[in-house]
Amino acid sequence: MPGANTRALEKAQALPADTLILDLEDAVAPEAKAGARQAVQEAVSAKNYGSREVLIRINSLDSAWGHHDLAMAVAVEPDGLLLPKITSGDQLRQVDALLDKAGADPGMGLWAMIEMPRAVIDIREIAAAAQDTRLRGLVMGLNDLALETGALTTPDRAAFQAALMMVVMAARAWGLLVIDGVYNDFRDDPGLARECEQGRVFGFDGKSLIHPAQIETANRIFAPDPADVAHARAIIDAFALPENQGKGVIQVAGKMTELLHLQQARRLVAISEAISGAA
Ligand SMILES: CC(C)(COP(=O)(O)OP(=O)(O)OC[C@H]1O[C@@H](n2cnc3c(N)ncnc32)[C@H](O)[C@@H]1OP(=O)(O)O)[C@@H](O)C(=O)NCCC(=O)NCCSC(=O)C[C@H](O)C(=O)O
Ligand SMILES: [Mg+2]
Repeated sequence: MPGANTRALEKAQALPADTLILDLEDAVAPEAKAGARQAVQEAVSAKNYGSREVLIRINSLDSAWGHHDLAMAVAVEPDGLLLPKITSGDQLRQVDALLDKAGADPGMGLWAMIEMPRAVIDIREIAAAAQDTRLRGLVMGLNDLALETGALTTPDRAAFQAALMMVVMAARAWGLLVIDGVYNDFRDDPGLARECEQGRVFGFDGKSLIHPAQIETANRIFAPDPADVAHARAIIDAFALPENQGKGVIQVAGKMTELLHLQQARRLVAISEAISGAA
C-alpha cells in the first residue's frame, strides 16, 4: 500500500494478509515522499500490525530519497526491507553492509524486487546473495518488467512465463521465498483467481496484492488443499512406522512415495499449521 495513504496504513491493521508492504517507491509521487516516509515511520513505530509481517519498500539508494528511507527503517525496525529494481547481488550487499553499520537488528530481512531485464538474466547471481546477506525472498514486478521489455501483458502471461520460472528456480536453488507479481485489475476477481492459480502451478509461495478485495482470493488459492494436507500427514505417519524405518521408498495410498515426498509433506503441514495458528 502507498505510504502516503494514511487510511490504507490504518486499514491494514485488520486485513487478513500475511505480509504488509508499505511502499515509499513507485506508489508515492515525488512531492509526497517526505510525508509518506513520516506516515510509515509513525505506522510501523505504533506496532499495531499484530502477527502480520511488515516490509517497507524503500526508494533506490541512487535516488534522492533512498538513504533517508533506509535510516528511517533502521529506526523503526520493520521485519524487512523490499528493495526495488535490483539488478545485482552487490546492490544487496551494499544495503546489507549499511544495515550492519547502522546497527540494524540482524533479524531484519531483505527482499528484492525482480522487475528489470538484467535482474532476470542475472537472477542466479542475485539469489546467490542469500549466502552472505539478509536476503530472504524475491518479489516479481511485472509492471516494470513489461515497461522495460515492451512485452504485452496477456491473460496467460505468455511473454513472462520463462522469466517467472527462472526466478522460481533461482529462489528454490538458494532457499528463498518467492512471491508473484500484482494483478492490476482489482475488480476482476475471476482474472485474479486465474493468475493466482497459475502462480501456484509455477511454484510461487504467494501473490503480492494491491487492494483489500484481492486478499480472500489469494488466501484461498495459496492455502494448502485440506485433502493434500491429509495426504501429507499420511506420508509423515507412514514413514514413522517401525516397519518403514530406514526405507527410502514406500507406498502411501497406492502411490510411490520417496523421502523427497516426506520432505514436501513436512513443508505442507508446516504451512497449514502456520495458517491455522495465525487464524
Ligand atoms: C488501486 C487503488 C488506488 C484504488 O484505491 P481506491 O480507489 O481508494 O479503492 P477503493 O475505493 O475500492 O478502496 C476501498 C477501501 O480500501 C482501502 N484501500 C484501497 N487500497 C488499499 C490498500 N492497498 N491497502 C489498504 N487499504 C486499501 C481504501 O482506503 C478504502 O478504504 P475505506 O475508506 O475504508 O473504504 C489502491 O487500491 C491502491 O493504491 N493500491 C495500492 C497501490 C500500490 O501500492 N502500488 C504499488 C505496489 S504495486 C507494484 O509495486 C508493482 C511492481 O513494482 C511492478 O513493477 O509490477
Ligand atoms: Mg515496480
